[in-house]
Amino acid sequence: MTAEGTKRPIRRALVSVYDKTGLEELARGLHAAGVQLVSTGSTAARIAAAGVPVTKVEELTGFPECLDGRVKTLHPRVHAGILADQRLDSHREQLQELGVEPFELVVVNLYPFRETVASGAAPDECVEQIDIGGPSMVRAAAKNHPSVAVVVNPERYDDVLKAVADGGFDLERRKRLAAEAFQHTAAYDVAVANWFAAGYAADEGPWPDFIGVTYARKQVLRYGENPHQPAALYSDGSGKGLAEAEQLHGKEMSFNNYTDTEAARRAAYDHSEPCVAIIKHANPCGIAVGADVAEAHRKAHACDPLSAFGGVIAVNRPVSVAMAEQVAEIFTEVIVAPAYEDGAVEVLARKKNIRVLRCADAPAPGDESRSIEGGDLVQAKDRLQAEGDDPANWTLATGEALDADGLAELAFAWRSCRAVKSNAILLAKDGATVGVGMGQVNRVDSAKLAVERAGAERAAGAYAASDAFFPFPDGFEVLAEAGVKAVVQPGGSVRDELVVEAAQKAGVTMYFTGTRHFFH
Ligand SMILES: NC(=O)c1ncn([C@@H]2O[C@H](COP(=O)(O)O)[C@@H](O)[C@H]2O)c1NC=O
Repeated sequence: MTAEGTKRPIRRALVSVYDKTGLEELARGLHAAGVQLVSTGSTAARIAAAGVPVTKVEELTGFPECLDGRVKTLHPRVHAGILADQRLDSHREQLQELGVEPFELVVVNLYPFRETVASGAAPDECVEQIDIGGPSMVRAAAKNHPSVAVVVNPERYDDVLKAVADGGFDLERRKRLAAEAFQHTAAYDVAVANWFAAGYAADEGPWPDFIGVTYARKQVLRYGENPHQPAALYSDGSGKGLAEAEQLHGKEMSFNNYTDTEAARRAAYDHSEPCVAIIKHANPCGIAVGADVAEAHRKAHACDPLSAFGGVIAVNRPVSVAMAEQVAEIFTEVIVAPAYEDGAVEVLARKKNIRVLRCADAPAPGDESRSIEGGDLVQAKDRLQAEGDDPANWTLATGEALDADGLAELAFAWRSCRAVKSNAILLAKDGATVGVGMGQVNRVDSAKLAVERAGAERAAGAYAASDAFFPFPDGFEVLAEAGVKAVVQPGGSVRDELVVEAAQKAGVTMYFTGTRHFFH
């Protein structure tokens, strides 16, 4: 047998769990297999109540559990029994001299620190839920995996019982259990450290001096952005967001599907009315609002049907059967929505490959980060909630003030423009984008692209938005020549005067928001 295959029979187990799920069955199974059980306070009480013989840890240590449970297992008789390397004669001899018996199995799960914080409990209560003895035992057992198997997850209890009946876990399995155990304590400590740094013991300044993140692999993807790039999806364990979306139909999600779906959800949820956003390569080729999602989809698709081929669609409302019928006619990579009305998934599923995702929650507020080599950039999410995002706070820079309907059109253009990669110029009409100029390295080219995509007829009388100010009049002039009715832009350029003068000359209404929405 190879070293990896060496099994360690389990004769004695230490069990100390906060989450008592499956405990009785585990205890009975271990006892039936001849394993002696040692356990702490209420864990021991539950085991005894199940009719299984158990030694209380205080009988082992000769020291009472004390200080409201702060000290139970923190004792050399416990830790020597976990940490002795059974491969070494010297360790086995020392245990004999000390009269300490080794453990071959340690089953522990920890106090619910995260859940206590999430419940809004007072700081003292949260501090009390920082487990000390549990992580010590888990880390000790995980370190000593050549001799000890450590289990931190009740879902593993069935494996434990099988292993016990089968002569114990082999080394490879004990290593995997140890890896899982260190992940468990690492995530636990990160939660504690974040709570201290971000609030309870925050230093001065708007950002914490420490941000810990832990992710668990959710899925190995076929490949990354390109086929030669291996890739995987990790989730943060919150159970929320796109990473945890439920796939109802279709092929496996790809790396690019995820990034486009993220962009599509970001765009669709920028509007409070029923909204559909169609994304290709992280940019919108159509965003529209409507009386219902089917109407919004028709309008969004009409923006640029050529580009919408193979697009990713996000909806901010449940998908109706009517909308599903429309989508089923068009080659679509992904559709994501908070829900699907009865029959809608079946209609979509007529296309074998379309990926149908349900993601109940809207994109969460809060912070976002982007990794750079050697670090991470962190910022508050751009959420269209600045003062300048409300048309009531806009400044009329020149031209005739728009009536309520016109202002609503311009506000739609402004909100939609945020979803376009900079430099962004967006033309809209009737609550739908009609021409999008995205990702250009100067604003003139973005304006040209938006006008060209709209075509002369749709550009005339359209409402235009620019994600940042016009540094010169030239970009604006492209829009004016196409006959746009009104333009909204942040303003703030040193040459604002020249831009406003050009708008005045062209008879185009111009509003300043005072707020910028770069998106890179
Ligand atoms: N302090 C200690 O010595 C100690 N030893 C084990 N624990 C924890 O006590 C819990 C089990 O306690 P009980 O069996 O009383 O329900 C487990 O979550 C375990 O991680 C401890 N508690 C906290 O630190």
